[in-house]
Amino acid sequence: MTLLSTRGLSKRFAGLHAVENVDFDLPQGQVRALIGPNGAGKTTFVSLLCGRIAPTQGTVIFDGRDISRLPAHKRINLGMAYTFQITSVFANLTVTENVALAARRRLRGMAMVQATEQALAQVGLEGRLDQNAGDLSYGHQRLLEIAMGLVQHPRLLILDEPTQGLADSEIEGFMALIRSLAGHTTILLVEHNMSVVMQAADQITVLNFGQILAQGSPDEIRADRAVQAAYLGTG
Ligand SMILES: Nc1ncnc2c1ncn2[C@@H]1O[C@H](COP(=O)(O)OP(=O)(O)OP(=O)(O)O)[C@@H](O)[C@H]1O
Repeated sequence: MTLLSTRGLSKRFAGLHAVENVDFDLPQGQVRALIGPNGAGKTTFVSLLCGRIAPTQGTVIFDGRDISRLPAHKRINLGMAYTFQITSVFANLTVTENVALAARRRLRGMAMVQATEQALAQVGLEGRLDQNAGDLSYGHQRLLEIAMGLVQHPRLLILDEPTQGLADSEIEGFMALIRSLAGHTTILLVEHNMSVVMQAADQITVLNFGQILAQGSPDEIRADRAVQAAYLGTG
């Protein structure tokens, strides 16, 4: 079953075609990586999916429903969760309080406490529960944001550069997390770290100048001449 689709999705900023006429389909349960050179339109594309910005043209369909005009918070209620390059944690609240706030969208009482603990353990932050979020490293703030997404048991989790700022050992932990979610949670992963992409993704979509340049398995994308030329600079 297809969980998320776009048809003719486009976003122009003044004269610039940041995303142009993108037809995209993401089956339920898949881990999809979205890659492409700097400025290819990846963040703009996922912002259109989440409702952070409005499209110039085209539609976004989630679970069979046209959500193109739905505000961002209603998309969250339908089961979309996302983290962006700029962290949105509350710096003066503790790690636990940040996740508990996100959990309150759907849970109360002990269920909320347990879900909060579980999400923090999933991302490996169980040792920092009472630390102020603002005192965490950038990488740990990204993991905290992922926990804030996970605690909502999303149907679609969109992660924009989740490994940026993480140490190698933490990237290993992140990959284990993705593996543990694979199958239940559909994941769209915008990522520059190619080794993460190649290991974590079932399928890869390559954007270039706002358009889909290629789509396929990690092996197919690695072997694709157009991708090598545009993205890896080796064509
Ligand atoms: N709010 C905006 N106003 C004007 N131009 C924008 C805006 N947001 C993005 N752009 C432009 O749209 C294009 C696509 O940007 P976008 O951030 O989506 O690319 P990206 O693939 O996510 O890049 P990166 O890998 O560097 O994060 C770029 O040329 C960018 O400068």
